[in-house]
Amino acid sequence: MPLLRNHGPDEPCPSCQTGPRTTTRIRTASGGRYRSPVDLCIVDHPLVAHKLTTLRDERTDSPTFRRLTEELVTLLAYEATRGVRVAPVTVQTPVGAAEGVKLAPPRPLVVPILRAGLGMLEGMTRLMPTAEVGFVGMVRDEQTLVASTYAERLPDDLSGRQCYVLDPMLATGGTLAEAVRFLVRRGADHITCICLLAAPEGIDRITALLQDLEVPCTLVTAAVDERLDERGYIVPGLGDAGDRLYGVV
Ligand SMILES: O=P(O)(O)OC[C@H]1O[C@H](OP(=O)(O)OP(=O)(O)O)[C@H](O)[C@@H]1O
Ligand SMILES: O=c1cc[nH]c(=O)[nH]1
Ligand SMILES: [Mg+2]
Repeated sequence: MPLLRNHGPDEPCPSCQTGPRTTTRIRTASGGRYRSPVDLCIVDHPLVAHKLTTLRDERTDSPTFRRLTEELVTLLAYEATRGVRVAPVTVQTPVGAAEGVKLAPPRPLVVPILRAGLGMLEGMTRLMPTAEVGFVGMVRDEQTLVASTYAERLPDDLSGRQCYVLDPMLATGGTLAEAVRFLVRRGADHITCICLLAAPEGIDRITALLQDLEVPCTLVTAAVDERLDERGYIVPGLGDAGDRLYGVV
């Protein structure tokens, strides 16, 4: 099964304009070029770039970081939900009947990856308040860079559900890959991942996984950075997102 963009495989992405693809060229944050085979949307908007730049700035304090994360996620969510399923309805205005749409059942499921993904939840549900929310707690071992799951609260059956996974950082991709695998095991057949920042290494890992799983999946991000450093941190990145949101543990 091909990897599909939410807005259709033959249409250019209205935000990043990278065109229909399984392989395309995109610009990285520093102006370099990276060849990506993943269904990827880099939201190209001055407000997104502005907020991301302030998030990157090491002088940005925790309260500001939290507020900007929420605002940035709302902007990314606008693109990420372009393919959310709707059903036609008719409503009565004070003047007459109007044809419109409403979100179609079953309700979309938003899944923040604890801890840092929790900082993205409010920004997402502001845009889609009727979504259900499930939780997965994961942490990456900072020595081995292997992710493990320490908590999970999700519906048992995700068949037919559109799932929106929230995690600010896609670094090695170990965490997101594990989360996607988990959702697919529960029956999810359509997954959109929203990340503030992604590294090429993480995108490659998710792409390989998706080709194995054959599940349509879109990755929406504000930027693709250059690389990972020797500790597995995104360069230039923004540091440890969880620590900047909630403090060092
Ligand atoms: O792509 P990866 O190499 O797996 O790294 C990315 C993960 O690392 C961070 O979480 P962390 O493990 O620091 O947990 P936290 O959210 O509790 O800080 C981040 O929020 C991602 O979940
Ligand atoms: O750069 C990174 C990599 C993993 N986790 C983070 O929070 N930041
Ligand atoms: Mg962390």
